[in-house]
Order: sequence, then structure tokens, then C-alpha cells
Amino acid sequence: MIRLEHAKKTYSDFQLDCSMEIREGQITALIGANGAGKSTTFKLILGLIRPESGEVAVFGHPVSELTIEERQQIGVVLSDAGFSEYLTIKDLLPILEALYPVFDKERFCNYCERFSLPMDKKIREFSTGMKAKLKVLTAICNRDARLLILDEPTAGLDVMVREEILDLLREFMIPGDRSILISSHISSDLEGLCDDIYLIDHGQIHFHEQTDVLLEQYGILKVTPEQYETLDKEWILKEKEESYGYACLTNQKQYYMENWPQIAVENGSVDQVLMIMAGGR
Ligand SMILES: Nc1ncnc2c1ncn2[C@@H]1O[C@H](COP(=O)(O)OP(=O)(O)OP(=O)(O)O)[C@@H](O)[C@H]1O
Repeated sequence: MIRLEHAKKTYSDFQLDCSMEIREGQITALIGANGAGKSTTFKLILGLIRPESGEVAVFGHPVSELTIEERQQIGVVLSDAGFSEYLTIKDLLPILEALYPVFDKERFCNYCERFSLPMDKKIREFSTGMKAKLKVLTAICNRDARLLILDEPTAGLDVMVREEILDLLREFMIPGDRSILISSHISSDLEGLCDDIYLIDHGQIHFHEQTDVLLEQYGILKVTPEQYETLDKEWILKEKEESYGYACLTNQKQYYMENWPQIAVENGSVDQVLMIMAGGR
């Protein structure tokens, strides 16, 4: 659905060089710290900025060549965009219908009711969670949408609202031929949602793995300096010095559990794995 091949963009003190692929039927996460380059990547994919070199393809061809019909198949939530705060949802409805011929008003109104979004209240009086829900609902109520591009849709939300939004996204995926690209700086947010995870750091993709592979095969070996000396390093991807010795990230935890049964092996949560990938040597 989306392919970036060394897509480059330079700002005065920042350079992005991003390669990634978002496949049909999958939810792909782009995880990175503040300023890592997530929004810049999303803007390249949406054609809001142009790459200096490299390729950005959506639905199989360059972003600049997308037809209006293809653009209408993309639902978008951008972290720095929202609705006029002076409008109510009722005011917004005719605008959304005029802007998007494929806007599903009935579904949108049903969702507003289900998610307790009042029709007559000004958006500036909405809580952060209500505004976030409104943005996601607008993106998924595009009748033709088969690709959602969501930049930090859950930022600043409490657990309940976050889960409600993630449930909405799971429902969106039911037809099977749809895809979502979603970013967050909280990786645990996306662990139960995504099929594929990319980690971006200082404008570069540092790590890419299928979530189930990551959860099944990755682990953190917690070893003393003595144990470290005897360890086969072949399957150690990164290591980090700790007070007790070393935390070693492996993608073959079973091998170490069988051959070094005395070593403590922690299952890799996405957060832990990514922290070592970003900070280890
Ligand atoms: N229009 C711009 N002009 C100059 N620098 C920019 C511009 N847009 C982004 N940057 C810089 O590019 C870098 C990456 O920013 P970006 O917004 O892509 O990060 P991000 O991962 O989305 O961060 P956050 O999680 O804080 O939203 C930052 O250093 C930012 O200052």
C-alpha cells in the first residue's frame, strides 16, 4: 500500500532517510521519540512535502500521481491539525459532507452517539480525549477509506479512551484488504494492535520486525560480567551495561534458554526491546 525507499528530507538540523513498507491487511506502527521524524515521514507519504531524493509510493505509484479517487481512499489524522474550535459537530456535518463526497454521515452520527460526543457543544469545550475521538471518527467515516494514516492519534489520552480508539481501528480492519499506518512515541500503546513495527531514531529506521516474531523470539538476557564472558554472542543484537552486568537483546531467546538455563531471560516487551535497540551498543 505504501513504500518508501530512502526517502530523504533535510531541515537545518535534521535529516530524514526513511525506507519502509506498509502492506495490505496489516497495521504498521512507526515508533520514535519526540523529534525522531514520524510526522516528517507522514507528510512525505501524504505529499505535503516532497522528498529531495528516493521514492515515496502509495497504492503502487508516486504520491504526486495519485488520482482524486485514490486520495479519497486515504483517511488521515495529523497530530498538528484539527477542527475549528468554534464549531460544534452539528456545524461540522455539512462541511464534512461538502468536503468529502464519500463521507458516511449516518455512521459518523452513530459513532458520535456511541462515543458520547455531543452534537451541540463547541469543540473548544471538548476534552483532549473527545477531540482525539472526533479526529479518528472523521478519518474512518470516509466510506471509501482503505488506508488510514494516523499520526499519534492516542497522544495524551487515558487508558480507557485509548482502548476505545484502538477498538475502532480493529473494527476498521475487519474487511481484510485495508491497512493502517499509525505512529506513537509510546510503544506499549501499539503492542496489542500492530502486525509490524518500525522504530525511527534521528531520522533513520533503526529496527523493523513483525510484532509476533518480536514477542515470540526476542528476549533480554540479564547476565553478570562472568556469565557474559561465557555467552555465545552470535545471536546478541545489542547490549547495554547495567548495574548487575549486561542486558543483552537477542532474537533467539529459546537458544539461550536451552543452552544457558542459569541465565535470567525476560520476554521482550516492545518497549524494552526498542529501548535497548535505541540505546545499546
Ligand atoms: N518545517 C520544518 N522546518 C524545520 N525543521 C523541521 C520542520 N518540520 C520538522 N522539523 C524538524 O524535524 C525533526 C523531526 O520532526 P518531526 O515532527 O518529524 O518529529 P516527530 O517524530 O513527529 O516528533 P513528535 O513526536 O514530537 O511529534 C525535528 O527536529 C523538527 O524540529
